Formats: sequence, structure tokens, C-alpha cells
Amino acid sequence: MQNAPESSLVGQEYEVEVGPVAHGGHCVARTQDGRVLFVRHALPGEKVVAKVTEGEEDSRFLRADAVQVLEPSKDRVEAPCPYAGPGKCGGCDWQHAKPGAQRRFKGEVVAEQLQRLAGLTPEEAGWDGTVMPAPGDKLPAGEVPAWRTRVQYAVDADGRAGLRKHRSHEVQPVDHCMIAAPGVSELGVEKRDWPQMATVEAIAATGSNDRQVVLTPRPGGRLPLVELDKPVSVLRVEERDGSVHRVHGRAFVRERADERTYRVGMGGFWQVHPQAADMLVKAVMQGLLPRKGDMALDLYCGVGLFAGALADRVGEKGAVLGIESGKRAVEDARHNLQHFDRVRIEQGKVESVLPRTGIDEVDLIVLDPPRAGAGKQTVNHLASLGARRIAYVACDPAALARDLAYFREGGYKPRTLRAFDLFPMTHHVECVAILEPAAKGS
Ligand SMILES: C[S@@+](CC[C@H](N)C(=O)[O-])C[C@H]1O[C@@H](n2cnc3c(N)ncnc32)[C@H](O)[C@@H]1O
Repeated sequence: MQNAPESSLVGQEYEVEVGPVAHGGHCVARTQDGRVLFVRHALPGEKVVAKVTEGEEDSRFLRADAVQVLEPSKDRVEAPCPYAGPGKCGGCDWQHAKPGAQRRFKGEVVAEQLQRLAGLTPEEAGWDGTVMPAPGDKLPAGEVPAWRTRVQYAVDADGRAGLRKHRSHEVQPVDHCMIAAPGVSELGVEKRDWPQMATVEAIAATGSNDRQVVLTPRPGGRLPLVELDKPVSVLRVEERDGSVHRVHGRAFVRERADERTYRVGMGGFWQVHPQAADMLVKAVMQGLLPRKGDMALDLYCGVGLFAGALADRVGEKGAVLGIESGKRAVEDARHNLQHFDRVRIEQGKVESVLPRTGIDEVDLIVLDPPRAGAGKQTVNHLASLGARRIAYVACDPAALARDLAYFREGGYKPRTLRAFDLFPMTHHVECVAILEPAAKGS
């Protein structure tokens, strides 16, 4: 083990008043000698003892855990999960906050990012400032929605399944992850030993009984005989190059959304909350209002979720082009949407495929990029296509806010913005912004 440098402040304790929530699942605090702390396990307005977990004398900021709460917030609850807390599981950030307060914090983070990176107030973004829970997730304090339909367990040196600690490779073994969906828990992954495995991902599809585990052996590790409490298909990930191989059963699971079944194969992307795909399709379609005959783009289209919904609505005279970089996801999208003559799925990165298509005019655009967002080049290109409306689905409010600023340079402004709590207990939040040409509304 490496020794900490002499200038390390790890272990140092500060008594601090806790300030606002910041993006990333922590609050900001300032020590008496002016140091900035990002404190986990604290809540705004509390007085806590914060113990430094990362940082040195000359660091711009220090990371810390609240190890003692001197004056608790009225938003605080006893964390329902025994694995939540300083130095334990890194999966949930807000187990110690009331559910309503969690959503309020997420709203504050979205508002702060919009203001700081795009210069937008909630009103200017067309947002009422709220973060909406999924139906059924509004539970009394102390109860936890079991929403994670995909859980990647890490395996410790003794072969026990668990979850990684915050910003660490260390594994916190767990008997039961409270946010795992019943379909995941029923498999019994946590009760079994997984010697020679690095990770075990459990997937419980929504709208079908398909269950799958995706095993990643350690280098040289041998695959176990997989005997779980429910029948599953099994995939294996090659540590060396990340390639995924079918071991037994189907190579995909069937997910349902917007009254259609989607095949999602070989570890391809699908929304994790069981209600998310439906809720997002609804928000996007309500915002875009597709018309028969429209030409639409679905960028970063995964297995074709929004392309399918658009294809239904633009009809036979319309057309949809999906672009997705994952080769297997593209195969699935083509399979899922094969009965639509006027849907085309192109494989490759949006930034290189879109210019090659030669498309210079469209009616509608959906973009649902990964956490990094779309970036200036892609946003500039999209803003030049004359779309009537653009739906931006975002899992990172910082990337969304930055891209909204680029869209403004390109002549688009948000018409509405909605925020959804599709990751309860964590700091993550999903947003859907609907944009329109600025000239239209001004
Ligand atoms: C957040 S997921 C959205 C998938 C889909 N819209 C859905 O809701 O199921 C982002 C997708 O973008 C793909 N992707 C990542 N970077 C990309 C890029 N530069 N160009 C095209 N696709 C990309 C990923 O493989 C992933 O399928």
C-alpha cells in the first residue's frame, strides 16, 4: 500500500456548518481557515464533524465524510440501508435524507447548473423547479423504492458480492441491496459466492420475465456453473477487450415500453428504473408533438426506444433516422424496428455519421447522449437543421446546461424543461428539455 504524502490532510477533522448541495451527491462547507470541503452524508444547514477522505494542503477542495452530526437538519432520517454511511457502500448518496428533500436537492442542483453554465433561471428554462417521482415511488420516510432493474455487483477477494465504496475499488459486501428491484433480488446473487469473478451484473427486464446475469471473470478466472434461485440467461464479458459472449440462454432480454417490446442484447443500454422508458417517451412525445409526414432524428438511439415511438407517430409518409455507436445496439434497434419501412439506423458516432448523411433539414430531433453530453460541434450541427422542436434527454444536468448554452448560440431556446427522479436515493436526476427556435417565442 502507498503511504499518503506528507501534505495529505486525510483523516483531519473539521467542525463545519454545512452549506448547499452541490452536483455529485455532497454538500459544500467551508472550514474556518477557508478551505472548501465537499462533504458526503451531511445535509444543508447541519453542523457536523467532517473527516477528510481525499485532499492535500494545496488542493483546491477537500472531500470529506460527515462522521458526527452535531445539529441535524429536519430533512434527516436514519438511513434505512445498513450499508449506507461513511466508508461504506458508494451506491446511494441520500439514504439519510427524506425522499421529498432528496428531490428538492436534485432540483437545486439542476437550477444551479442551469444558472451557472447556461445563465438560465428556471422560468427562462420553462421549468417549474420540481423533480417528479415515478408513480409508486412516493413512499413514507424510511421506506425505499426498489427500482434498480440492473445491478452490477463487484466481487471481493473472498468471492462475496457487494457494491463498491465511494471513489474506491474496495467492495462493501451486501446481503441485500434495498434499491434493487424485486426481480434482481429474487435471483439470489448476493447469497452466493462468486470466486474468480470480478463483477456479476444482474438484469431483471420490465414487462417480461427475462432475467440475465453478465459475468466478468478475473484474469485467468474460470466461469462457475450458474445456479440461481430463478432461471437466467448468462453472458460473459472478456476482461481483456470488453467483448460480450453468450454462455447459455438468450443473448438478450425483452423490455417493454410505449406498448412495444424491445430486444436489448449483450449488455446494451436500457433505462434502469422500470418506469423510466415509458415516462421519458411520454415526456418527449408530449414536448415534440410529432405530425404525420415529419422527418425525425433519434440520436444516441440505443436499441431504438425513441425511434420506435417517433415512427409510430410520423406514419408512413414520415421518416426516422437513428444513429448509435454500439454495434450490437444497432443490430437490436434494426431488429426492434424492422417492420417500419421508413426507419433507418446508422452505426457510428453521431459527430461523424450525421455530417456524412448529407441531411440538411429535419422537422424533429431527439438526442439522448451519454453523461458527457453532445458537445459544441454536434449542437452546432443540430441547430443548423431547422428543426421545429428538439428534445434533449439528459442524465447529467451539467452537460445539459452547457449544451443549452451552445444551442442558444445556434438560435434555440428551451420551451419547457422537466426533471424526473428516476434514481431515488442517489444524486442522479434525469431531465427532458424541449427546445424551439428562439425567434419563434420572442
Ligand atoms: C443514454 S443512452 C440512450 C439510449 C436510448 N436513447 C434509450 O433511451 O434507450 C446513450 C447511447 O448513446 C450511445 N453513444 C455513446 N456515445 C455515442 C456517440 N458519440 N455517437 C452515437 N452513440 C453514442 C451509447 O452506446 C448509448 O446507447
